[in-house]
Amino acid sequence: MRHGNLFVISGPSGAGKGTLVARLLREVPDAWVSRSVTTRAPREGEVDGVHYQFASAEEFQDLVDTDGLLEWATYAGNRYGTPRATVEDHMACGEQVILEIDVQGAFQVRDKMPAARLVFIEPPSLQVLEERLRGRGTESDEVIEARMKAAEVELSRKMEYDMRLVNDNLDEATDALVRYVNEQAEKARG
Ligand SMILES: Nc1nc2c(ncn2[C@@H]2O[C@H](COP(=O)(O)OP(=O)(O)O)[C@@H](O)[C@H]2O)c(=O)[nH]1
Ligand SMILES: Nc1ncnc2c1ncn2[C@@H]1O[C@H](COP(=O)(O)OP(=O)(O)O)[C@@H](O)[C@H]1O
Repeated sequence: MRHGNLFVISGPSGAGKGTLVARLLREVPDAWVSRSVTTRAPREGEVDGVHYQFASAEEFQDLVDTDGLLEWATYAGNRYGTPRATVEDHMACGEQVILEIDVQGAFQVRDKMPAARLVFIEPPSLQVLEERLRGRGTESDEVIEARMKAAEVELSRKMEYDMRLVNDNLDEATDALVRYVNEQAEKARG
C-alpha cells in the first residue's frame, strides 16, 4: 500500500480537468477524487451528491463558520469549497487524493499542506479553450465570456504550479498525468 498524497488539479474552465480526472480514476486504483460543495446551480444531468454537493448560500456559510472546509473560493459569482473531513480520511487510508479546484483554492491548499503537488492543465490555445467550452454546450454565452476572462488570470499563475500539462491529445495528456501521480506517489513512499 502507498502512503496517502494530495494532488491539486487546476486550469481554465474547459481545459479538460474533469475529463482527465475521470480517466485518471480509471487507471490509478488508489486514486480518489474529492466532491466539492458549491452554490452554483446544477447543470442538466448533474446529480446532487455525485458531481457536487449543491448547497444554498446559507449552508455554504455554515460550513465556512464551522471550519468544515479545507479551502474555498468564489469563482464566476459562485462559491466552491472542499470538505475537510473526507479529504483527511482518504489520505489517512493511503489514497491518492485528487482535488479539482481553482487557482485561489490551490494556493490555500499549498499553504496548509505544503506536500501537496499542484498540477496545471493548459489548453493548447485560448481559441481551442473557447471551442471546447462552446462544444460542451453547458453554459450560456454570458457565462462563457466570464470563464474566458477568468482563464487569462488563471493562465498567468501556471508557473507557480509543480507541473504543467498541455491537454492537446487526450490519450497523451492522460498518460502524462497518470505517470506523474504514480511517480510522485512512489517517491513519497521512499
Ligand atoms: N477553490 C475551489 N474551486 C473549485 C472547487 N470545486 C470546483 N472548483 C473550481 O471552480 C471552477 C468552476 O467549476 P464548474 O462550475 O464546475 O465549471 P467547470 O470547471 O467548467 O466544469 C473550476 O475551476 C473548478 O476547478 C472547490 O472545492 N474549491
Ligand atoms: N484533449 C481533448 N481534446 C478535445 N476535446 C477535449 C479534450 N479534453 C477535453 N475535451 C472536451 O472539452 C470539453 C471541456 O472538458 P472538461 O473536462 O469538461 O473541462 P473542465 O473540467 O476543465 O472544465 C468537454 O466537452 C470535453 O469532452
